[in-house]
Parts: sequence; C-alpha cells; structure tokens
Amino acid sequence: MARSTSDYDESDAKVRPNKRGSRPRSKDRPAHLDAVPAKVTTVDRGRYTVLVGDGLADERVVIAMRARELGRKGIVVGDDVALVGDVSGSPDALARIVRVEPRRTLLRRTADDTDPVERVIVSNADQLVVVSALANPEPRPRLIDRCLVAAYDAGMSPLLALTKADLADPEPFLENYAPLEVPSVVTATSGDDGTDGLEALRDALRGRVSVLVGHSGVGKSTLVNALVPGAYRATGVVNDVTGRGRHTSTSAIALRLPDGGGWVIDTPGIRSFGLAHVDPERIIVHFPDLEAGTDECPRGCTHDEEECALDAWVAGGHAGPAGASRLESLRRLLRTRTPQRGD
Ligand SMILES: Nc1nc2c(ncn2[C@@H]2O[C@H](COP(=O)(O)OP(=O)(O)OP(=O)(O)O)[C@@H](O)[C@H]2O)c(=O)[nH]1
Ligand SMILES: [Zn+2]
Repeated sequence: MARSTSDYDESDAKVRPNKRGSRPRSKDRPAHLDAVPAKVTTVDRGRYTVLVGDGLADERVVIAMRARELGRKGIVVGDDVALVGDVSGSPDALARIVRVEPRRTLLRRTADDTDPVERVIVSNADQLVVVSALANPEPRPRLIDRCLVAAYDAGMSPLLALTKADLADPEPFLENYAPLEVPSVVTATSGDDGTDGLEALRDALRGRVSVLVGHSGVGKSTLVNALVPGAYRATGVVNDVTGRGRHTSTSAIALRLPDGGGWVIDTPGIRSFGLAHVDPERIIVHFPDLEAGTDECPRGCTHDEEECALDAWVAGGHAGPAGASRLESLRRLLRTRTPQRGD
C-alpha cells in the first residue's frame, strides 16, 4: 500500500511548548495563534522569502527567519508557513516562521543511491517538469527515468519538456516514453528571439505548481525567462566540447506565471538524482493497470524477479494490448534505483 502524503510530515506541524519558554504574547494566547499564512518562495542562507496574501490587495513579500520553536524541522520552497512578528514587508522588517503546514507533496532526493540522508527539494508542487535537450547536451535517458521515479515517489505528475528541437528530431526519443504515457512538450528557440512550443508549455503549466528540473545547459533558464517576463534567470553558454553548461543557477525559486497562470519553481541544474529512499510500491500505484495484477506476487516482490506475477498477468491480457511494453517500462524505472556507473 502507498503511504499517504500526510506520512511525509515527520515532525508534526503543531508548535510544541518550548522548554526554554518562548514567551507567549498574552497569558492565554500563544503567538502562533495570531500567525499570518504565507508561502515560501526562496531560501538563502537562513533567510526565507515568503509571500503573504497571495493574489489579494495587500499581497506583499516578507523576509523571515525560522523561530526557535520549530526545532530542526526543515523549511523548503513551496512550504505553506505561519508567520509572526513584523509581517509588514517593509524594508528592514524580519518576521518569524513558527509553523510549517502539512505538505501535500514532497520532492526528495538523496545525494547518491547509497546516501541515507534525504534532502527535500520542494514541497506542495503538482507537476515535475523534466527538462532535457534533444542535443547539445545529449539527452541522458537514465537521468530522465530517475526524475520520473522521483516524481511518482513525490506524488507529482511528470511532464517532459524537450528543448533544442531545432538541433534534433524528437520522435525517436519520445518512443521510449510512449508506453509510460508521460505527456511531453517540445520547444526550440527560433531565429526571431522567440521560443517555438512555448504556448503548449504554458497550457501544460496553467493553474498548477510545477517544478522544473534538468541538468545544466539544457535550456531551462531560457524557458523560465520566456515564461516569466522579468525572471532574469542567468543563462549559461554550453561548452561545445563537453556539452556542459556553467552552473549559473544556485537556489530553487518559485516564480509566478503571468495572468494567474500558476507557478513555476526553478531549481539549480542537477547532475544526479539519488533514489535510495524510494519504495517500489510508491511507483507501481501510478500503473493501475499493472498494480491490479500484483495480488499473486510473493511477499516483498520487487516486481522485477522471476516469481513476479505480473508476467502472467500481462500474458493473460489483463493489462490490455500495451501491457507488455508497459511492464517493460515499469521495470526499467524500477531498475533505475540500482546505481550504475555514470548516473
Ligand atoms: N539551439 C538551441 N539552443 C538553445 C535552446 N534553448 C536554449 N539554448 C541555448 O543553450 C544554452 C544553455 O541554456 P540555459 O537556458 O542557460 O540552460 P540551463 O539549463 O538554464 O543551464 P544552467 O543555467 O547552467 O542550469 C544557451 O546558450 C542557450 O542559448 C534551443 O531551443 N535551441
Ligand atoms: Zn511482482
């Protein structure tokens, strides 16, 4: 069974009394009851930029620090938080975050597959946009598969954004993803300084909170700048020899799309996506046609072993005509959890 997303909240969101006694403002009314709701848009060296009153007339950007009563609980971009203190947003004001609300989704990674320490990247996003160039740099299918696994693990839906279609045909590449039914958009910068495919991408992002991931040089900043006027994300220059970009973005940042169109969260270029924390059961729930066939599997089945009941399930036609290629693709994803050289 999949864990519910509420299990993600390792330490619960309530503010517990602090032993050292952070003094309540009045005898009966602890500070966190008067707290103002806000959303974390970026984090920089212990200072959190948060948005108060999203979409309202008194909407404002406030800088905050974490309150002592939060203990060691992490705060990440996308978190819904409660603020106390100076929440005016005036230049020298500093508010305090006293509570992190329960997270709906949580995108996590480990530094590598043997690293037990999970790092939370972003919370409360709906969609993971995996940005890959079709050429310069060459696509890295294993990294893309790992991002898909991370999206499923996070409870997010994936979207492939394939850039630089002016340099290579997307079709052969897209064939690998057809059985997974992952939606995709294809973009290319055009001669007149615009980006082809941008409207399709906007449509796919509208009204949702989407996290963009991709390794350096794939054209992610170029997309963000086209989507969010005034974002001014630094674009790098791909080295013609190594195909690598400079690491020009350093921290995750949430940016609002124009016309109430949703949010994009840009993340620093990634080189790896450690999946040590991922449970196969959290992946297979995204394949309902196959999950139904796991009842006959031995206990603790990896679904990638001889005794797995899915082969018989698919051979019996229970997963439809695409069953065999779906199972093959599912197993390809499950195998990405095993480290290989070059990931
Ligand atoms: N031919 C072509 N080049 C592109 C396209 N999109 C972006 N580029 C170029 O690719 C290079 C890298 O683009 P960036 O937007 O900086 O890539 P990034 O993924 O943000 O990289 P980092 O900032 O290093 O994380 C730049 O020289 C862009 O001009 C495209 O569709 N076609
Ligand atoms: Zn099985």
